[in-house]
Amino acid sequence: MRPRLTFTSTDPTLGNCVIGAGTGANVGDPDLLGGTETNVPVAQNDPLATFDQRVPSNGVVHAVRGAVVDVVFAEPDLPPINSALVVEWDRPTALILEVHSHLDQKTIRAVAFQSTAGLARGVSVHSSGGPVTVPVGKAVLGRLLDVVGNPQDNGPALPDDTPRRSIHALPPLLKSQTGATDVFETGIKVIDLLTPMAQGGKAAMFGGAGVGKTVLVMELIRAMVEKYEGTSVFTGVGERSREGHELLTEMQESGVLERTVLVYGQMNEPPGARWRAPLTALTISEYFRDQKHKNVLLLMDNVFRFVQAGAEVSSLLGRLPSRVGYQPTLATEVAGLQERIASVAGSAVTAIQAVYVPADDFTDPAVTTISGHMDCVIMLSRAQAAEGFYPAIDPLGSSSMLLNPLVVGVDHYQTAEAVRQALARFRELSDIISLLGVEELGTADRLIVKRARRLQRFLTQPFMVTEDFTGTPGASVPLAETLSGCRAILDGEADEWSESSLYMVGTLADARTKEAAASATDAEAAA
Ligand SMILES: Nc1ncnc2c1ncn2[C@@H]1O[C@H](COP(=O)(O)OP(=O)(O)OP(=O)(O)O)[C@@H](O)[C@H]1O
Repeated sequence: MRPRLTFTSTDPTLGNCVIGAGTGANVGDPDLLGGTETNVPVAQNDPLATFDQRVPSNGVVHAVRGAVVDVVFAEPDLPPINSALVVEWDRPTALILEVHSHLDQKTIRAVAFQSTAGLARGVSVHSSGGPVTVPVGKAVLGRLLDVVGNPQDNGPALPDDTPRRSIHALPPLLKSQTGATDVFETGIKVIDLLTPMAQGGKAAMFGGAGVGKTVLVMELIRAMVEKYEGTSVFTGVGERSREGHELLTEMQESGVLERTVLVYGQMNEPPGARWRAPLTALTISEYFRDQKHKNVLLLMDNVFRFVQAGAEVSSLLGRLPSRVGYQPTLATEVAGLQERIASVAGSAVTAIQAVYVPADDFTDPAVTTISGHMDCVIMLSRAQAAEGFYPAIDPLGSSSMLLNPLVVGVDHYQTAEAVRQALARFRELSDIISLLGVEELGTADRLIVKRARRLQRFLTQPFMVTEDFTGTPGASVPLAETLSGCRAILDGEADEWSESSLYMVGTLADARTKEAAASATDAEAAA
């Protein structure tokens, strides 16, 4: 067995934080995992195999530049890249650094995971002898953790025997990965119809500021976490703390918190925390996938902030920026995260991610790099949000690999294609309509416009998470109802209904009731 290194901190407050000898090599090793978990081989290589063989060394802080700290060691045996260092200061909070470059024979440059305010030159630093590790296992269920796994929910400390895992690991071997083909019904009409999501797949919501990414992710959480019989891991990256607390409270109220782990690296935290929080969440997900053989639902809001934190760290580390000012390692960093989100035989990791699109520019390098990894790309459009068509999903810009007759069936595929064609033709004609008016169109085009406008409205939907401020009760619609509703509209059943009857309703039957009520009111008014 590999020798086990224990690091004793002089700081009693460090209790439950990162330090430790756990590495990717320890995966599946019951001794190093605390001896309580099943020893099941996992499909992971070990990039850090030699980590825990090294003797921890001492150093002193040489320079502090925001989140980047240079440390000088007495002996040239420097801690390896990605090692965790612990600052020995007399503060109540621990300060963990991660080694990113060796500047010379005695100096390393590291990124801080917590605020470096108050840190001065000459403060002692201790190498932990291993990478940053985070607690995993049953004890973290129902808890809100920070980037290094410290509980942030005012709850009790995690038990001492909580297993830990390195935040760095390679994705499962290609041969052990499984594809995603099982459709996951969300109850959101436009998603189920045009961009079906897969169990074990990766889906992302792309949109500029304020077009409804967070609302959509929250609705999906609500729709899926309750149905999902696995574990859910939510990561808040660089978003508002208020949103994080709202989610925590909502999960507590709906009783799903005990199956959920929340990991936050929010916008008030240093770039190191925002950059590594997704890896912490991923590590916890991998544990449930590999050791407990559970299906995992991994939710991230917002992956763009992970890229942005990487860019901040990169410039502080002194690297030259690349395209549009992003870090030169953009593609590697995104791939390092996304490739680890993988399903293996028997355990699926389903990922749903929100991605901010800076200045609504969908050609932004961060956006294009992230979208390349997705099975299902949901684009949110500002034009739709401006018209009040929520969820503001662009039906023509969004796509899913699952929308294939072999996966969803011929019926679903044909209905989706017919809806897309009607909406595409309507978009083509919209310039003519605004210049000349709809009356100038031919009979066939006028009919298409009529039905497309009704479809557009039918694909809006009241959400349960927006009930409080819209006053409309939320609706979840089964896929069969969505398909039959769209087919009926395409066949002309709603041609004579008022458009508003189809706006913000659930099923077509609800729209019919709304239409009947509106007609009755009109008749009453006329009388
Ligand atoms: N489905 C919806 N129904 C009604 N209103 C909505 C819906 N989705 C979004 N909105 C409105 O848009 C606002 C912004 O939504 P949200 O916070 O989800 O946007 P965002 O894209 O996450 O923004 P940011 O990038 O600033 O985080 C909401 O406060 C709400 O008023």
